[in-house]
Amino acid sequence: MNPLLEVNNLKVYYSTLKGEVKAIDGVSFNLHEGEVLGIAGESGCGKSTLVNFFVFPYEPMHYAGGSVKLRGMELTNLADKDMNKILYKKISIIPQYALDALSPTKKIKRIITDFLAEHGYQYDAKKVEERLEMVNLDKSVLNRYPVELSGGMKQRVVMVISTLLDPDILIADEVTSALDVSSQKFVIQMLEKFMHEGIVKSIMFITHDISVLYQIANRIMILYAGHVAEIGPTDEIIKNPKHPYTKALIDSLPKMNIKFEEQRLKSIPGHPPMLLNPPSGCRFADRCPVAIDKCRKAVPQEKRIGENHSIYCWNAGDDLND
Ligand SMILES: Nc1ncnc2c1ncn2[C@@H]1O[C@H](COP(=O)(O)OP(=O)(O)OP(=O)(O)O)[C@@H](O)[C@H]1O
Repeated sequence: MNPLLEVNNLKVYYSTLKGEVKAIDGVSFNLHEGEVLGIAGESGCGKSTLVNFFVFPYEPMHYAGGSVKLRGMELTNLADKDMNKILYKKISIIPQYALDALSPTKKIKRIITDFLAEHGYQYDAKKVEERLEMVNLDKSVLNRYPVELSGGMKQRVVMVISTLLDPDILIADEVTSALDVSSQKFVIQMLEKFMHEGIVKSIMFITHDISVLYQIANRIMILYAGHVAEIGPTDEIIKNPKHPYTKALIDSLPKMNIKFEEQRLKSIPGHPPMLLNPPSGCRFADRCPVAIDKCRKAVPQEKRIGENHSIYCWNAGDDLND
C-alpha cells in the first residue's frame, strides 16, 4: 500500500542574523495508514521543526530542499491558501503548548465556533458533544472559559478541536510532557480511541521521552541534530537498539522492575552540535563511543538492517549489542 505521507531528503532551515540553522537536514521517512509513528530525540534535535513544517511552514523557518508528499500530492510547493485547505482537514496538530492554545477571553463554544468558521464549517452541536463525550468531558464545558478548566480538561478540549475535521494525520507534539502519569495514560488512550474510531488515520507522536512511545507507537524514528539516526519497529528500537545514539538514549532511561537505587543510568557525555555550523560527517561522531575516521568525513547513508528497520551509522550493525 502507498504511504499516506512520504518524506524524502527534507531540509528545513531557520534564517537568523548569524546564518542558517540547519534544523532538519536530509530527513526521509514514510508514514502509513493505521500506524502511530513515534519521533524521539533530545531537546533541539529538530522534532518540532519537522512537524511544524508540515502545518505551519512560516518564517523564520524555510524550506531548503527535498519532498513531502501527502497521498502523492507534493506539499512543499503549495501556496499558503492551498496549505490552509489541508490544515486540520488532512494534517492536524495538537501543538506543544496545547494548554496555552485556547484564547482566554472566549468561552469554549465560541472558540470551537470560530475555529469551524475559519475552515468553512458551521457549528455542529451533535458532533461537538459526541467528541467531548469521547474524551470524558461534559458538554457544560462549552459554557466555560479556559481559565475555569483544569490543565487536563484544556488538553482534552484542544484534542477535540484538533480532530474535529477528521484529519488523516494527527501530529501530537509533546502532548504528555506537562501531565502526570495517569493523565498521560488517559491522553494516550484517547489518541488510540481516535484511531480505532477512524477519526484519524495515522498519528505522529513527538516526545523526548521514549518510554511513553512504548505504550503507543508502532514504529519509532530517532532524530539527532537534524538527521535520522535510526527508524524501526518500537520493540526493536527499545529492546535492541542498533545506533550508538539510540543505545545511549535507551541507557539513560530508568529500567522497569529495578529499584531506583540499583539503576545504572548513563547520561550521554557532551552536547549536540550547533546547527548553525554542524560538522560535515555524522553529527553524533564527537559523542560516539564507536566513531571511526569516516564518521567525521561523510554523512552516514541509510543501512537497512531488517524489515522496516534502518540505521544511519558507518560503524554500527548486528554486532553492536553483543
Ligand atoms: N525560530 C527559530 N530560529 C532559529 N533557530 C531555531 C528556531 N526554532 C528552533 N530553532 C533551532 O532549531 C533546532 C531544532 O529545534 P526544535 O525546536 O525543532 O527541536 P526539538 O527537538 O523539538 O526540541 P524540544 O524537545 O526542546 O522542543 C535547534 O537548534 C533550535 O535552536
